[in-house]
Amino acid sequence: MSTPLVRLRLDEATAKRVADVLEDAFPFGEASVSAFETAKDEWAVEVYGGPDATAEELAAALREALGPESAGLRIEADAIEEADWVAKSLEGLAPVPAGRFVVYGSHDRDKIPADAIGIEIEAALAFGTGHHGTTRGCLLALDELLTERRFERVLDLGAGTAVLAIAVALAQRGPVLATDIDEMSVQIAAENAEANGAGAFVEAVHATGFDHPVFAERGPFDLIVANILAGPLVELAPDVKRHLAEDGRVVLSGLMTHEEERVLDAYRAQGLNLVVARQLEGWSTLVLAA
Ligand SMILES: C[S@@+](CC[C@H](N)C(=O)[O-])C[C@H]1O[C@@H](n2cnc3c(N)ncnc32)[C@H](O)[C@@H]1O
Repeated sequence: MSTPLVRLRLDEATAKRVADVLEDAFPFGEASVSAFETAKDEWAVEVYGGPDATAEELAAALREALGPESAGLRIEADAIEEADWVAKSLEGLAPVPAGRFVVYGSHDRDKIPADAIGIEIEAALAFGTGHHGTTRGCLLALDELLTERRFERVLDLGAGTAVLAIAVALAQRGPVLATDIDEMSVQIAAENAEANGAGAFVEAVHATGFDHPVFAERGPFDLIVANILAGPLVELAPDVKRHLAEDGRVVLSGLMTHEEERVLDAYRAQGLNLVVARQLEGWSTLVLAA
């Protein structure tokens, strides 16, 4: 399977303006748009489409959305094979610091400060290398929450590489349940936990829904972190609330900034309220409290 990607390289002001236009033009589910700095004074806007469109069709839709402005822009269309996805995002990227955590590839092992909590993640078929704004947003939120208190029962829902589960496990030296609907991610999560010395703390489980008995067995959770997408996060709101302990905290990411209100409404309806929101590269991370 492949994902169509269209990339534009721009200056900062144009990138932000173009990203706004494209976010309005491509409603959630059709594509996801992000604008970010690639190097000093160089910006990119990336648009990832769903698997049903080709990169050329996505590029044509993008030109139409931008109108005459598209004429002067360099537009690259590409299709990312699933197997290349994480490897591509790791290419040439440096270790990612986020609060006390640093996520890095093995080639940078000797560059990690002694006082940091290093999380070594290799390119694989699971999402979560730390380079994405959503993962980084979650790590920053977790860093702050774990400074305030200890969370005994922790759930990483949609664990991917288990980068977040490993971060919590290493910071607290305590258990974390890491689940994913994708079987291969679960296997990679378990391997990563082991490789990072968190194998005894991280329990990686393949669970396609909250009807899996492990949630009732390990919960209710004092902390639930879910970096998924706005649509599933909205649908999961009642389940998340049901498995959250009294005075629990929830960290949500994977939503674009313009989707914040929609997601918040779903969680407010469950009695969960916003504590803090952080925006990185067009993505939002929300911390909610019961
Ligand atoms: C964006 S990745 C996040 C990975 C990692 N937690 C991070 O922050 O980098 C989302 C992950 O959630 C999984 N996922 C998607 N929908 C899910 C659901 N309803 N329940 C559990 N996992 C889900 C995907 O398979 C994928 O591995």
